[in-house]
Amino acid sequence: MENNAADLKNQPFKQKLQFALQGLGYAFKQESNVRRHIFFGLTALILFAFVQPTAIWWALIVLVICLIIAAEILNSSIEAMLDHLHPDIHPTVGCIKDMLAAMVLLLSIAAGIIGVLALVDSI
Ligand SMILES: Nc1ncnc2c1ncn2[C@@H]1O[C@H](COP(=O)(O)OP(=O)(O)OP(=O)(O)O)[C@@H](O)[C@H]1O
Repeated sequence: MENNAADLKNQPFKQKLQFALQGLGYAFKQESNVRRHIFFGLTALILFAFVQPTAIWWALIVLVICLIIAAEILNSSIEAMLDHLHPDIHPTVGCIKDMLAAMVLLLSIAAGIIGVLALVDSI
């Protein structure tokens, strides 16, 4: 049994993949925002399957959906770390959480613009 986090580094690829899937599982189970973004992402994919945009629009749509989900996971991870290390209310913690929320907001705006342009261009 390892007692130092450094001992857990450089594991085989299969093990790393398992950790990453475990992380996705935690994010899905514990974070309603991650579930919400996955739901909206899947809804958008079903909608675009009917509209049949070109390959380049598909690439942009899939990229932006994955970026939003990844940003939400990053947001949740940093928030969890902050709450673990500093459970009390503090203006700096509040600022960091607001900036993390801004990251997700910016990507969501970009996704909205890409989605509308893809629809207009494909109908
Ligand atoms: N420890 C803290 N100190 C100061 N302000 C805080 C703290 N925790 C949260 N806040 C404020 O409350 C807001 C919401 O908190 P938090 O991000 O934890 O909620 P949430 O619903 O999990 O948000 P998100 O949708 O980003 O996951 C933050 O953006 C921040 O302004």
